[in-house]
Amino acid sequence: MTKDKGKIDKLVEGIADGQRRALAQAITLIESTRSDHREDADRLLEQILPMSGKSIRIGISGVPGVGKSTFIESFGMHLIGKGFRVAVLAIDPSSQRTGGSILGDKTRMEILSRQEAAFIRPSPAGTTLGGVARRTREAMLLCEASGFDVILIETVGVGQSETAVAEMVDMFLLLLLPSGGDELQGIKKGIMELADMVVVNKADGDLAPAANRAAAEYHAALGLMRPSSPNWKPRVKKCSALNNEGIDEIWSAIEEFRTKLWESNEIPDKRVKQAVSWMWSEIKESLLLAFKDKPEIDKALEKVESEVISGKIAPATAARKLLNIFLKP
Ligand SMILES: Nc1nc2c(ncn2[C@@H]2O[C@H](COP(=O)(O)OP(=O)(O)OP(=O)(O)O)[C@@H](O)[C@H]2O)c(=O)[nH]1
Repeated sequence: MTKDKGKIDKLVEGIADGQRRALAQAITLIESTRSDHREDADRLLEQILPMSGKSIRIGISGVPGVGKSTFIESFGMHLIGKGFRVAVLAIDPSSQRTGGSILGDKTRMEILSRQEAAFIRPSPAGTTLGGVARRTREAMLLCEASGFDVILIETVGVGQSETAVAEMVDMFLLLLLPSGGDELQGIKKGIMELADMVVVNKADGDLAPAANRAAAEYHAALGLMRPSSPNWKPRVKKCSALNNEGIDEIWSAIEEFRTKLWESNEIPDKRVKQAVSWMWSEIKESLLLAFKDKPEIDKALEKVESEVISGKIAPATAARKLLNIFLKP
């Protein structure tokens, strides 16, 4: 039984009413690792779930310096101009190490962050990518319940966070620099395969010819890949986030994507599959936490690990040994 029924009901009311303070408080609650908070968070999520799901969920990735914040600011302002409410969330598992986060820097998206119709939330800190991703997923549901029409989930273009983002959004956008060839080789094929749209940013001034060449190369590269959807071939677009050029075309393509994939039932199907897979990630994450938290494991871990390091026992044997300790009532 939760201790704070009244408080949760108030938060739900505030969220339904579109109050950003209630939304921010709710996100802080779901980010908490305290077990009594978790109970409250679960209750809150249960109540807001029927109000969620109405937004378009877009993942945005790209290497540092590609212009993610400039793009999100320009794109977000464009959407607000069209009457939409825009929420920006982030997944940055490195925020733990650097002590900051990709959205923690106040100078990023300065104009967007001042808009009543925008909500920007930095990446939660977390020990694992799974933990960070879970809290971002839940924050996304809260933003939807609060009436945001477009949810942008930003991630740095390195490591495995793209996969985590792709697993929680309807559409994945990859921002690239106006340099083909070498860079194309440097981008992991797997990441290109996740993209529903590739956007070559900085297509302006001296960089415009290079952007054209890069766009043609990416177009050719995507043509060689098998599209993951029968109803959508990944597109290549160019833009200048700095000069607000090409942004409307990108939004039109996103709208086309949304219409096609809703009509063909692909987005609803994808969300159902994602929900089941979130459940499994949650199980894995929680089991691992419970495992590491168990005092008996804590006691045995160092010894068993050193036995693996010295080659005294096989890793699988060590794992079984520890699991037996964990499972012992
Ligand atoms: N010429 C040009 N420069 C741009 C454009 N978009 C961003 N930039 C510049 O590229 C640099 C990086 O932009 P950011 O938006 O900070 O890039 P980011 O990918 O968010 O980088 P991090 O904040 O480090 O993750 C800045 O100096 C921007 O002014 C563009 O469309 N054209």
